[in-house]
Amino acid sequence: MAIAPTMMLYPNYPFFMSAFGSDDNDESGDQFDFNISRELLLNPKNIMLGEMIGEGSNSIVYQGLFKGAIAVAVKIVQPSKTSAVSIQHKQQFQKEVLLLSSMRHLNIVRFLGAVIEPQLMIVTELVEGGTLQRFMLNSRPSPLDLKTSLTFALDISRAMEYLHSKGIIHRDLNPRNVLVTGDMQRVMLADFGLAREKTVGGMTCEAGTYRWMAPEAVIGRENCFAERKKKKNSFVLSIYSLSLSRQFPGDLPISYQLRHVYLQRKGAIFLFLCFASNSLLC
Ligand SMILES: Nc1ncnc2c1ncn2[C@@H]1O[C@H](COP(=O)(O)OP(=O)(O)OP(=O)(O)O)[C@@H](O)[C@H]1O
Repeated sequence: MAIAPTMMLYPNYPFFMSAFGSDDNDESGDQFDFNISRELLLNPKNIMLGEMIGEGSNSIVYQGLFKGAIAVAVKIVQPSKTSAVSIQHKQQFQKEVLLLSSMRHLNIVRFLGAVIEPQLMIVTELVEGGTLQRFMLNSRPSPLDLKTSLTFALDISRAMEYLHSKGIIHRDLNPRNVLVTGDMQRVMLADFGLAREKTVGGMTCEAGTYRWMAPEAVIGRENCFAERKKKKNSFVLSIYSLSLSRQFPGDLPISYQLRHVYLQRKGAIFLFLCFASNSLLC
């Protein structure tokens, strides 16, 4: 893994040009006072960045080293200069930091700290096996073996149960947000950018990744369902993918998608997992 101190990355990582100062034209003008405890903040000088390993809708994720010793993943919110990030994304960043820092679980990616200047960074332990989506694609044309599928399904359900016990809703459970450990024995839930703490009667229907959302969420009916139902739906669809190593056919109308799930199920494993998800998450 090629790693260099952050200050040395320039010019290979152009976003650091603006991060460390020369471009003054990208100020968003949005004022936001971060309310993140100092204990959660890291000194960016202790973070060395390496290769890019992932990209989200408004962030880039790099592998890196913390204090020259700990392998980490560093998610940098875009645009790369904190002052250029919109208030909405600053709020989302803060929420993700606060939620991640409150969690400790074997099946949830471990938070190490955050940086708010000169860039917004979230530093977590590096999960070396990549996403579950990539893992399933690599196993094609065969589906994952039964033991692996069940192990991963249980890992996901344990993580969801833990979140539920803390009153947290992930809202974007899908195989791109599930990471496989380097030894391929375990999976961990990541990406809490859309996660929320449950509030009485409070929820929004629109969040999530389309392909994995509950049908009601896609259709967008008001007051239609609890977040728990969405969570269960995403869980069942993730398990569907796990058992068939196949992505859910998201470009079809919802009714066809649901029929597809039930018609294509792989016998006992899918039924068992639906049952398991039902009893774990209902
Ligand atoms: N701790 C980690 N270890 C290894 N890879 C990671 C880690 N965290 C994130 N990644 C990689 O980076 C990608 C993007 O991360 P993440 O989903 O957190 O970003 P995001 O901007 O919130 O994405 P989205 O727009 O999908 O919500 C992941 O799919 C994964 O490939």
